[in-house]
Amino acid sequence: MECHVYYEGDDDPDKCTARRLEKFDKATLYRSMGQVPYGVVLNPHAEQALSPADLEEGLGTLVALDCSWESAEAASFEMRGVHRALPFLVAANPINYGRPFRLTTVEALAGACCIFDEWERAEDLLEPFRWGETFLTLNEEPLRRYSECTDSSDVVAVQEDYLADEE
Ligand SMILES: C[S@@+](CC[C@H](N)C(=O)[O-])C[C@H]1O[C@@H](n2cnc3c(N)ncnc32)[C@H](O)[C@@H]1O
Repeated sequence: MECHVYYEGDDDPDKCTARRLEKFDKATLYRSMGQVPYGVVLNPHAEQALSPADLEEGLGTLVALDCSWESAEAASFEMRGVHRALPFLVAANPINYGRPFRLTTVEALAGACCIFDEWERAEDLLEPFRWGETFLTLNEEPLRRYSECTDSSDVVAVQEDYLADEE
């Protein structure tokens, strides 16, 4: 699974997970939107939830936008591709630990790999982060269930179980 990131560069560079991915040669960063390849764009504002059915359409390529959450508004996601939101998953990073949907770039890419049944790639992406393994442990059951779904509506139905537990 190829991982590409449009890097906005407006977040704390010391805590930026995309920069760390680049440092360990696990993802390619772009400073220009036009250079970002076509793929499945991980966009929290997208109408449709990511499902295994998107693997083919995204041509084996994942794209994320690394920016601060303040600037991650819908208009910032102008990359070419199939835009999808991740279903209910909780963050393991120290800034948003336990918070659903608000994932770091590496958590979003790794979560998508798991949904596409690419578990080893997810482990590989998370390996440089001390809390990386925790992301997979915390989300083990939902990730397995999402990866067994056929399409987006199945994923949304599974997600309902976790949203109901949150209430
Ligand atoms: C807003 S940036 C924050 C990055 C953070 N500065 C870091 O160091 O990782 C996180 C990116 O991960 C992806 N992402 C995070 N949560 C997501 C979700 N629930 N659905 C889809 N994509 C998500 C998006 O591409 C989003 O822009």
